[in-house]
Amino acid sequence: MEEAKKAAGEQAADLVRTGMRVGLGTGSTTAFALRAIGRRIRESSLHVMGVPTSFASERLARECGIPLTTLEEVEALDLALDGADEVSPELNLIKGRGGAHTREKVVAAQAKRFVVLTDPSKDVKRLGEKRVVPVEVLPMATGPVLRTLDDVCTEATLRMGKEKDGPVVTDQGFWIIDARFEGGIDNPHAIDRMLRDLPGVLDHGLFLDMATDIFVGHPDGSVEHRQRDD
Ligand SMILES: O=C(CO)[C@H](O)[C@H](O)COP(=O)(O)O
Repeated sequence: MEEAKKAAGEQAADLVRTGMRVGLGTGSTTAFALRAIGRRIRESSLHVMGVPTSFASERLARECGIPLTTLEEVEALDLALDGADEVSPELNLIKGRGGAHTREKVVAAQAKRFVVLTDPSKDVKRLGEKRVVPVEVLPMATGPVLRTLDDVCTEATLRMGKEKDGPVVTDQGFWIIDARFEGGIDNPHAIDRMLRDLPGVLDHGLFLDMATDIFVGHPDGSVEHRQRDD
């Protein structure tokens, strides 16, 4: 899928124009867009400011030479570019494989256009069909949140580090519970509301009614552009 990711990332980078303030997403697909923006800054005097969505995208943006700003300094973003783990036919998403979904949601919510870069492996009929919904939680609230999730999803597990003992710690110092919904989620809006109302939950990986555009890269290098109707 590398060619597909590259095609989606590079085509989405072409949306960036001089003067724009751009949300810089996290993940391997968005990395192609960040590198392409960096090349245009070096080679064709593109002037942009980026707002990163994670320590990872901040580091990559610096490496690519993209000047950075914050949501304190700019009122709105012209564009946010980001990846996704699942995309439904309604253009709703699951994000957060990389644990960056909370900042990603804050940044996307400030953007006039939220452009999501994917490949065909991310398409699902129902959200939750293939991937878990990450729920970012205050460490001391992990027990109660796990017990509540046990009643509403198939399986809820605390995400553990790979080359680190203990739980994955997010950029905010929180932990992540991965909620699996076998067969997909019947009513994503109800799950969204329920998760947002749980004490100790910072945010979760369901991105509903947010994406304005999806760029789906294909392995032959072509890119399919889907747009929200309303
Ligand atoms: O939500 C994310 C990180 O929290 C990523 O955008 C999502 O996981 C897609 O990543 P990739 O492009 O590497 O498949």
